[in-house]
Amino acid sequence: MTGPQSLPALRLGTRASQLARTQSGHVAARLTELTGREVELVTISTEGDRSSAPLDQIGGTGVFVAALREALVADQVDFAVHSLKDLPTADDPRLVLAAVPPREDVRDALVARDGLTLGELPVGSTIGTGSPRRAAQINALGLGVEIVPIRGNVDTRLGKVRSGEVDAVVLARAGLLRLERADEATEVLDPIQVLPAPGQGALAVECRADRPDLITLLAVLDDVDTRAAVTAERTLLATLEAGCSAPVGALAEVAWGDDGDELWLRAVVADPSGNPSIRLSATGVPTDAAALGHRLATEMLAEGADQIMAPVA
Ligand SMILES: NCc1[nH]cc(CCC(=O)O)c1CC(=O)O
Repeated sequence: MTGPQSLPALRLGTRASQLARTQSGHVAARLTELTGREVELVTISTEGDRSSAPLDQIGGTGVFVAALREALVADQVDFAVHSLKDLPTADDPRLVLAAVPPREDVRDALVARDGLTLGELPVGSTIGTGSPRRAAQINALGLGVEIVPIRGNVDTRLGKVRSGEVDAVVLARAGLLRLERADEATEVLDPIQVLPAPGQGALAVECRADRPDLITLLAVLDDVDTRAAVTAERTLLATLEAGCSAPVGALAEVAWGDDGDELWLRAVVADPSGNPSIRLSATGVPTDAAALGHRLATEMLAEGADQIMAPVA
């Protein structure tokens, strides 16, 4: 072969966590497989990794993304891979979402002591999660369990079950699968009960807007159905004017309907203080995913979603 081998390796910016490095490694390997271009991982440390303070005190999940974006803008890396659910909904005009690769399992998973499921956890059991979305949806099931705020990477959170600090934790199944630890889950939570975060299980491949060469190259990683789904979920989140740490769950899926592909969107705004949640769904077409997200969010706002999300003092 000629050509590709003589080009310099592309620099992929990634967070330092094991999960981030693993998923970035998969993206790098796939890009090399499809284009012949070599890719090297460049680790960027973020505030979210350095601090163990609650996310809402250090700027929300956006802290995971900010340092990678700065490295892109400063031309220290050619492109970056993020967990899509950590990406703020506001666009950065200097950057482009060049690809959304095929999505991993979207669902949340329970990892409980002694192989227990949610329904088997005795009243008074503790479930560790720092996510208001997970806390509110689990509380809504009325199981009499107690939510304990915890943070940390996947390994740290799993360790809190093993050490007995909590009876269970809830995490994204995608993270467990990528780390080859999915067998530690004791129950996969059905989205009928617990809807995942908008963008959960998906990755975002981002590069500078002034790099048309890269935008074209990275497009080979894009998956049309995943992009449509996350566009609907994220437009819903943006229209609700909710942040990444708001108690909002959303899941869009492409399905074959009578008139071709349909996009089905389900969403919940759950109330952490225990009041009834708002749970609605709508269908549209994948080619107009943003319109679907906007329409469902507008319906949820009409039902009082903004009241539920109003910051509690
Ligand atoms: N906010 C942290 C975060 N960002 C992405 C994932 C998991 C992988 C994914 O959803 O793509 C996680 C961990 C978790 O929620 O358990």
